[in-house]
Amino acid sequence: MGKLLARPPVWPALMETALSQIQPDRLLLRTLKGEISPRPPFWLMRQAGRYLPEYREVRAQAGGFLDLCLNPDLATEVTLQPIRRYGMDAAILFSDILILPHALGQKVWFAEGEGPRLDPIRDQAGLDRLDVANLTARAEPVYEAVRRIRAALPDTVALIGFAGSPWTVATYMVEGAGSKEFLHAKGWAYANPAGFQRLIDLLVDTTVTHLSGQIEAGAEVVQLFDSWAGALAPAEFARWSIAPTRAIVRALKDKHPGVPVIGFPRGAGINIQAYVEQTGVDAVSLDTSVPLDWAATALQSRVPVQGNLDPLALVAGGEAMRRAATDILTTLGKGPFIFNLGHGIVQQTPPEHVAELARLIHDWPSA
Ligand SMILES: Cc1c2[nH]c(c1CCC(=O)O)Cc1[nH]c(c(CCC(=O)O)c1C)Cc1[nH]c(c(CCC(=O)O)c1C)Cc1[nH]c(c(C)c1CCC(=O)O)C2
Repeated sequence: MGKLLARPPVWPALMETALSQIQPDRLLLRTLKGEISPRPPFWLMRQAGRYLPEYREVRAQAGGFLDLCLNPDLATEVTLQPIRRYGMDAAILFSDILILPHALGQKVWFAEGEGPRLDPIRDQAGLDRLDVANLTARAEPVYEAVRRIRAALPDTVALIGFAGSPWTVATYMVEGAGSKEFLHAKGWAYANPAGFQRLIDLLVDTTVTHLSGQIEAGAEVVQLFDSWAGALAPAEFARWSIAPTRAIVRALKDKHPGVPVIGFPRGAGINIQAYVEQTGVDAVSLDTSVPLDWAATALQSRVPVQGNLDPLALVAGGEAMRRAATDILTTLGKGPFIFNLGHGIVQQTPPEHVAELARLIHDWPSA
């Protein structure tokens, strides 16, 4: 107190804001600072979605999937649905990684039952047609949803914003759809790396803008989804996954120093170690294939880890799910740890299995 009083009069007010931003009652934020808690915080990737009947009801009212993402009222409602049912420690903004290309003026649509479609961009002329200047205006409904979600959430629940990482978003922008081979994206990256670099650089800058918009609206943590990191050979992983992620983390740390970034380089194998060492992410999300003992020694000694229950174990439920979840909690729970899945919830997941998983974690370690 004595020290506070000795400062110029503007300081106590600033200090108060800084202290109130720490939100010590939010378990997820404490874990991201390195704290080890008796029971870890948990949330589930794709925790809002088609496995929930109440989501399907809202989805039917919304028109298209993008209309749902860009409707602040409905996006708020579906974000809160899993929190009401299961009491997760974090809500993740209901949106999509393809909102960014949409907000850049690329044509994006979701063909029913077929997944995302985009009008593909495969050269400099395509890049020149993107409309970077109007990004935040087009994405404004997303930031409005973040404000409403934060206002509606209980104090103990943290709010996570997100974006795709540049490589993963680029695969959709260049292929024009989901892909297994990445013929056009990899073709461009190998044949004309300097040209492809311009797309990646544009995505680094606009991802920082989009995540900053979410943070300024009330997101307290952000996650970068690099869903297709595992498709890259090591040299390309360094150039198209690690380097852009490092640039995004640096820029976010400049603008919003207290906001943790979780990286999710799905399928990266042992390259995940270089990712943790070189990108500056505050925590790393593990896909289902990462061995728990290895993660504890190679990764968790450096940063908090998140993951990595097989989403299909959650579909199966019963003893298989309990055993897999218990192994994860036992091994990774000794360090700073966020319980999650190794990838998104699948549509066929019975909601009561999620309820059982939530009980197991809430009761941990006494379960
Ligand atoms: C690659 C990717 C996308 N989107 C996303 C990724 C990265 C994570 C991953 O690898 O899964 C990220 C994403 N997509 C969605 C969220 C919402 C937040 C959450 O609850 O986790 C998040 C974090 C909602 C969504 N995004 C999508 C849905 C289903 C749309 C519907 O309701 O019909 C949801 C709930 C659509 C989507 N969006 C995308 C695809 C490939 C699809 C089609 C897949 C499908 O049809 O299930 C792109």
